[in-house]
Amino acid sequence: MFGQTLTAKERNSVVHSAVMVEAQELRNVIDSYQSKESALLFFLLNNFLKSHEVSGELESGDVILDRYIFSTLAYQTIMLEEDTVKKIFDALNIAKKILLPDVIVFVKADAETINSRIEARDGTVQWYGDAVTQNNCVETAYKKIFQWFDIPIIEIDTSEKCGRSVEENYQLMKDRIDCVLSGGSN
Ligand SMILES: Nc1ncnc2c1ncn2[C@@H]1O[C@H](COP(=O)(O)OP(=O)(O)OP(=O)(O)O)[C@@H](O)[C@H]1O
Ligand SMILES: Cc1cn([C@H]2C[C@H](O)[C@@H](COP(=O)(O)O)O2)c(=O)[nH]c1=O
Repeated sequence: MFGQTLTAKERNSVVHSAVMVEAQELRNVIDSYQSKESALLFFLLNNFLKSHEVSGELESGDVILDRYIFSTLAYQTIMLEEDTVKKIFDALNIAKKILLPDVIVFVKADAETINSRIEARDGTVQWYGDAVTQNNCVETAYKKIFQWFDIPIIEIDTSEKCGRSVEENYQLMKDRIDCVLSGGSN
């Protein structure tokens, strides 16, 4: 989340998808190529382009971004190995070159919940997304790469076993974002 407080300016916040509008169709090629390297370059470039786009919008309000560089790094540490991704991260000086958010909201769920939600979708399982999530512990990968940054993390567990509704999770998320951005602890 980029900006100041969420509830104070909620009506003034814009939600972005991490992939540029112009690149949405190109994404279908990533789906069909099944190349880890192409996926890395595609998402990385989109993350940098989105960083640039969001930088120009912050004057007029908050920005909430659905996925960003953190997803690219986490998923790629699984697909291409941690060492390879860390080398690219350091060589490109990513932490200094990309716009970073005030807070990361890490929305997670246990394996059982993830699998039942993927099943409840339209039936397609992305090789670079859903399949990676189903066969690996993406949470561990995220926690590893979060250590490469100094950004407050808000963790929201949406697992069925927690018994919270979508609305309750949303409220919890907003309360915790406000708390962190107003100087409290996460
Ligand atoms: N208690 C809950 N809290 C949050 N989400 C819930 C809950 N129960 C069901 N859901 C559902 O989980 C789904 C989350 O799906 P969504 O596709 O947004 O996940 P995602 O992690 O953003 O997936 P993607 O891999 O596409 O980024 C939504 O359909 C939402 O309604
Ligand atoms: C936007 C974006 C996505 N990814 C990867 C990791 C995700 O599991 C899949 C699917 O994303 P979506 O939420 O369904 O759009 O794509 C990524 O690695 N980096 C990104 O920036």
